[in-house]
Amino acid sequence: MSSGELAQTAQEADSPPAGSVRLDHVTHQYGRGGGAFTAVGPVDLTVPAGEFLVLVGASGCGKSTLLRLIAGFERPTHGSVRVSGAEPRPGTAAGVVFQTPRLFPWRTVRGNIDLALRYAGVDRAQRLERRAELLARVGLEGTEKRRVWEISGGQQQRVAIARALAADNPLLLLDEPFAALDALTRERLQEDVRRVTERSGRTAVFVTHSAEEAVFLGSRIVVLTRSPGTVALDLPITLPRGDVDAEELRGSREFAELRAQVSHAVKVAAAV
Ligand SMILES: Nc1ncnc2c1ncn2[C@@H]1O[C@H](COP(=O)(O)OP(=O)(O)OP(=O)(O)O)[C@@H](O)[C@H]1O
Repeated sequence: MSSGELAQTAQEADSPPAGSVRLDHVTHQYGRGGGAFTAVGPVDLTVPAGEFLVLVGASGCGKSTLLRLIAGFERPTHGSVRVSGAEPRPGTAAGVVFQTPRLFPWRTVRGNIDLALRYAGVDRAQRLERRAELLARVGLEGTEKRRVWEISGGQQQRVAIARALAADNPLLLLDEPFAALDALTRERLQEDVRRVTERSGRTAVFVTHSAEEAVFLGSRIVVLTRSPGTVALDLPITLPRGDVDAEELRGSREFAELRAQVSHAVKVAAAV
């Protein structure tokens, strides 16, 4: 093997896996000079590929700012953000799901998904199959021809999730995606997201106010202090994953204990 090949092999061995996230001493300020406001930091965080990280904290502590930094929508004032080993570029670093679905309301479900597939470079011949697969994954079979304004808020959010999955991006970022939904729809979508991310092996970073949602979804929970948000608690969640009975899991003693622990940590962190 030539030295060039050796160097390349070493580089490949060292290169971080697709979907991994690394924040090194990240601080973010909005505004400049005397009017600058520090929203987060300093934060050091490494998210290995395949992990489901949930960020929890009081309103205004900087959760969305952290997510926007990972998505590449913002650049850190200090420190560095890396996604799959590179500086994140907006639109390509991750699939993003926001609190409101942000779909094209005059288009059909099919039109919204196809647009995402086209943007992701999926050629025409493969689009039909990919679209059907994505809609099945989020439980929306048979809705292709309906316009966005004709389907419910929960269904719209499912379309947004399918759209974020369309790019086959190894990283999924979700910013309180179920906050505006009723409790039943919210629980169903939590189950969908848990299943979809697990089956596809994607890394997920999910923002929520809810300790219950965090414990159900996360394989790890990070609680942030009040603004400027820093890591107050970094908690691995050891609840069973894979094919679990969601009702049973939510009703278990271990689940209740973790929810109480996270809830308490959020209150303490907000007061620091
Ligand atoms: N574009 C901006 N310009 C100035 N300040 C901002 C901007 N975006 C957010 N902030 C401020 O930064 C802080 C963190 O905001 P961020 O939205 O990240 O918090 P959050 O934890 O996601 O809040 P919430 O849970 O209420 O959505 C807040 O004090 C907010 O007012």
